[in-house]
Amino acid sequence: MKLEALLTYLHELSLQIDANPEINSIEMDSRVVKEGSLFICINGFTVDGHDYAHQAVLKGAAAILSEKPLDVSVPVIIVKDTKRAMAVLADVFYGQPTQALHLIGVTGTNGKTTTTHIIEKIINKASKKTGLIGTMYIKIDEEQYSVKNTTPESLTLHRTFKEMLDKGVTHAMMEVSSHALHQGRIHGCDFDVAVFTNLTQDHLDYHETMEAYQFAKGLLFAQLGNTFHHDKAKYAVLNSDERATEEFIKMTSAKVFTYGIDHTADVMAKNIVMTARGTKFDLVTPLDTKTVHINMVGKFSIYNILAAVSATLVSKIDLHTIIAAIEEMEGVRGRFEVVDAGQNFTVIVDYAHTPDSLENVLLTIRQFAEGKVFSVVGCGGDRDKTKRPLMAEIATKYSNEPIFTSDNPRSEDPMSILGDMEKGVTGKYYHSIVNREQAIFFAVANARKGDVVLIAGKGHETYQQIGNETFDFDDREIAVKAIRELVSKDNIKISNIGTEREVDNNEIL
Ligand SMILES: CC(=O)N[C@H]1[C@@H](OP(=O)(O)OP(=O)(O)OC[C@H]2O[C@@H](n3ccc(=O)[nH]c3=O)[C@H](O)[C@@H]2O)O[C@H](CO)[C@@H](O)[C@@H]1O[C@H](C)C(=O)N[C@@H](C)C(=O)N[C@H](CCC(=O)O)C(=O)O
Ligand SMILES: Nc1ncnc2c1ncn2[C@@H]1O[C@H](COP(=O)(O)OP(=O)(O)OP(=O)(O)O)[C@@H](O)[C@H]1O
Ligand SMILES: N[C@H](CCC[C@H](N)C(=O)O)C(=O)O
Ligand SMILES: [Mg+2]
Repeated sequence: MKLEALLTYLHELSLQIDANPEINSIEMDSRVVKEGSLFICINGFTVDGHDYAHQAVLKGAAAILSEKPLDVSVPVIIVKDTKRAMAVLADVFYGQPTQALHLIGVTGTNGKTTTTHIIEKIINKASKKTGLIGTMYIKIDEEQYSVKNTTPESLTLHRTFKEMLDKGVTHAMMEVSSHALHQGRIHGCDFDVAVFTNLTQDHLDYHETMEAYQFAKGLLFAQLGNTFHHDKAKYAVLNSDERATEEFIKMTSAKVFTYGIDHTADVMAKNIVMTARGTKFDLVTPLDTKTVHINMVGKFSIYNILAAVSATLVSKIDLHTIIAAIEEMEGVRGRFEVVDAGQNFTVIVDYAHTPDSLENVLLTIRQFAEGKVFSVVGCGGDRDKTKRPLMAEIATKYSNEPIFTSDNPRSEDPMSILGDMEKGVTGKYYHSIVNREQAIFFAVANARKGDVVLIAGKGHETYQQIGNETFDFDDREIAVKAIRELVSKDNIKISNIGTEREVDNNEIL
């Protein structure tokens, strides 16, 4: 595409270029610039992309999009906000792919990954090809690609949507993080359905207040557009049991469709009964009421199911197919995943890394635990510090043997993260073992028949980030190793160490 043609879509009143090169690709990272690329300079949180313009030209950039004049040998197009312009250019360069896709966005503090996977399962059951973007990967039909962010920036998004279309995908579902909403990463995404799961504390390091966090989430509904598509309605799928829903209804002009358990909604779960293999409930929908059996436990799982049922119902998938899919659904990797290596107690790996999710998971476990509940819990470094004492408090409140440990410490001192957690539990009984593998071994070694060991926080993750290094680490593998090595020996006993810290500062993580 010629530069001049591309730029017409920016609708700038005064844009001047003195050359009109062919643009073969658009890039925001100088390291991947190729011959004929348009390089977009983004002033980021860490570095300023404008400083890499020279490097981009050396690698063959045909033009630069910048927020200031640059002394380079290729045309420089100056705009007020390169990030906003990037979304426009990416959308047009890749042929406005989201207009051709049925796009479902899911936002909320917890449940996005799970809900998008349930939606994927339902839509696949309806024999349609899907694409999924989220925390675990980008998945196009059966192919998976690794990701850095839950919601990538606009350039990657539109490139991915184009690839989906090229591969025959008709329906795409994506997690939409509050960071992405706040940073405009989803500008230009033409969503058909926007889903809200819930809003509880997280990410206050970034948003600072819950009001600002809620506002960011609300942008998804505000950005559903302010026109009525007569042949294709836009839907805001909202949780009627959440307070923020009232605000989001005001923020959107789209059709509102609700789901809930406690408050009246379009889709509801009634007569909920936990069974040996999951949960049974009456699924009430505007079309029919059916008793369903799902393989997942916990009220939070029912919310995710209801959200997915609602999103697919308004996407015109028939109820029969929806029910068949949710009854087959086995759960999502690293979410309430049971690790079975032949031991006589239950081990669960779960991605709970917020106070609310930890509380939900522990409350669910307590419904079926016959013996003690062990919880191995840590908090990520370089993330919301205010959730640390809260998560520690929840772990001590709902488990018999809370074991505080490291999650991904990142650039922070693991001991100081533990210290932040411990501030929430002064005088209470807990263990602190800074090395995560040792913490898991400790829990497994001390669990007995009928007990439940929850290993929380890292779910599907197969790594641990300590400082600048990333080590292989998979809670599920470590749990299996611990079970195999320790369970039969029965030789380690818990000493009641009260509030003493069972940590060794010299330990190598
Ligand atoms: C705080 C934040 O959101 N940061 C995001 C931001 O990074 P940044 O602003 O620091 O980027 P930067 O490193 O300063 O680079 C600026 C520009 O220079 C360019 N550059 C840089 C180096 C170079 O050699 N050449 C070059 O051209 C970069 O490509 C970029 O265009 O833009 C990057 C590219 O889009 C993101 O990957 C990055 O997410 C980081 C990794 C991150 O940790 N983000 C978290 C907070 C986040 O967004 N999380 C949510 C999920 C939360 C949840 O669901 O719980 C998410 O959606 O992932
Ligand atoms: N609807 C829900 N309400 C509360 N907690 C939930 C809900 N669904 C899942 N959880 C808990 O939150 C954890 C994370 O779930 P999931 O990965 O689906 O959320 P997410 O919103 O994608 O998280 P992230 O923002 O990190 O990507 C689960 O392991 C579970 O403990
Ligand atoms: N999307 C979340 C994931 C947290 C996962 C947890 N294991 C951690 O590292 O804190 C975040 O980036 O805050
Ligand atoms: Mg997720």
